[in-house]
Amino acid sequence: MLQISGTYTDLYQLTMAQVHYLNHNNQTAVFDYFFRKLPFKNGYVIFSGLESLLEALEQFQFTTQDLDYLQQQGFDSSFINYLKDFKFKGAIYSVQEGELVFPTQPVLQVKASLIEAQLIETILLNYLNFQTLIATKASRIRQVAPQSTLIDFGMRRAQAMGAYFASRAAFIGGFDTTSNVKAAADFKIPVTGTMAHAFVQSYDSELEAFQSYAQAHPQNCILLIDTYNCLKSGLPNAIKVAKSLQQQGEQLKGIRIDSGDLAYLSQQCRQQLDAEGLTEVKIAVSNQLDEYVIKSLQEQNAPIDVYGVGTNLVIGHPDAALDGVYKLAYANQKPRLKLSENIAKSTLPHQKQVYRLRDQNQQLIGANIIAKAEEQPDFNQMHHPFDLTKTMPLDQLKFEALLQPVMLNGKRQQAPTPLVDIKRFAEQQLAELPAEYKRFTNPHLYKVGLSTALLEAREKLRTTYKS
Ligand SMILES: Nc1ncnc2c1ncn2[C@@H]1O[C@H](COP(=O)(O)OP(=O)(O)OP(=O)(O)O)[C@@H](O)[C@H]1O
Ligand SMILES: O=P(O)(O)OC[C@H]1O[C@H](OP(=O)(O)OP(=O)(O)O)[C@H](O)[C@@H]1O
Ligand SMILES: O=C(O)c1cccnc1
Repeated sequence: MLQISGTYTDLYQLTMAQVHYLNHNNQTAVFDYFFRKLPFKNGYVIFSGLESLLEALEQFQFTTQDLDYLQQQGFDSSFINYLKDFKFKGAIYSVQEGELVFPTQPVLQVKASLIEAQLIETILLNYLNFQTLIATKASRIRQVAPQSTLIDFGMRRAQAMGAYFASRAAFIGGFDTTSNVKAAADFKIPVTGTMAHAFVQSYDSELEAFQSYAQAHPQNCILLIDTYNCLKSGLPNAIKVAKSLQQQGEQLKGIRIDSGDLAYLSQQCRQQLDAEGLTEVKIAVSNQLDEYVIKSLQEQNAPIDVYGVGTNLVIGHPDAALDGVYKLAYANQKPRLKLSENIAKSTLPHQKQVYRLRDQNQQLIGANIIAKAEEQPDFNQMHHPFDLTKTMPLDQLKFEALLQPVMLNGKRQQAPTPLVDIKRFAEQQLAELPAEYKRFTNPHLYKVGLSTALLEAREKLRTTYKS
């Protein structure tokens, strides 16, 4: 496994940190992690990767090898000496992993010395953007196949090591199992698999291949039936094996189809299996699946029990990246702002809190408000973040603070949350989100607004910087 240490970063983090170090410019800073665009035209994003990040941050340090390398790159020896003892000792405020999050809202905040906060930027973005993207993709696939078993088959097509975290994120987003043994073992994800065409091809006959596999794995046998001809050869051979397993008191678990018209073939297979009394044998399919193909197969009433999804899941097709960014909001005792001609690209100054809005019956109203951290949560209106003419009255609402301390003084505040609990939390959050925000196409826009005090603070700073 790739060793995570101080050099798992972009060079500019180290060159900037050296300048701060030499100038004794290392007071408290606050950075926000947020994204601007919903991926996949989805109505929500599932925040993922927090536990992986916290674990990495607790271990984050510069090895002797790292320090030697930085010395060769010409870094100042007193700065290298500082890095020798570097540990992240700051605070992290975050929404829970598995929470549903929306553009503009800070999803996570880092409050630490300027150097510490800067040195963890790259690993933070690298961990959170990817897992959040993949969990969201997985969730879209889950939404179109609520009753089916979903297996992650993506390891071979993933961007190398990305497979490891893709499998974790896919599980959070709604997948049931993975074929990725390392991720399954490390994250306690149920592991499953079938067989490859090569296995079938390596025997002189398909039937012999099936029989050998069934003999070795009688309780866990899913036969790949499309190597030669699904309906003329694969299925009849699978039925023979299923019957001989029955005689031994065992049950063929399933068949897998990996090419051709998956709706037609699955219908034919189901009919023939049922006619043979093999109603318990499941039908699995794979082959360049994504949420669109699976939705179409569901609409064709294809009797498919299991979908194996690889490439399109783990590469986050077609978006490939979440645009999550890490922006400075406070440093050297002053709120900070990045100015842009495009107001949507201006950042939000100050340490902040994000509140989810509910009505008096605890129902979600489809909006979050961002406020300065020190504000009392009793807002009577919120402002559109970029259109200064738009406000929304907030009457009789309840405000639920979403950013909570998960790390203080470099120490996690809770024991690591088991992955299955994160997955369950995401499911609960989704169950609560009204259907219009989960719509497959053109979902309703979940509103994220600003408190009056935060809007005024941003506008004041914008005016100052502009002049
Ligand atoms: N009934 C169906 N409805 C919608 N999409 C389908 C259906 N059957 C298969 N697909 C999808 O269509 C895409 C292409 O399938 P196609 O049959 O052209 O390729 P293939 O089966 O791999 O070809 P080959 O038989 O040469 O291996 C795949 O993404 C597959 O999942
Ligand atoms: O299509 P994806 O969604 O990426 O799913 C993974 C694919 O990987 C395997 O094919 P591959 O040709 O690599 O191996 P095989 O010879 O075992 O079919 C499997 O049969 C799926 O078709
Ligand atoms: O177990 C399988 O069937 C499998 C695993 C990885 C990729 N495709 C299929």
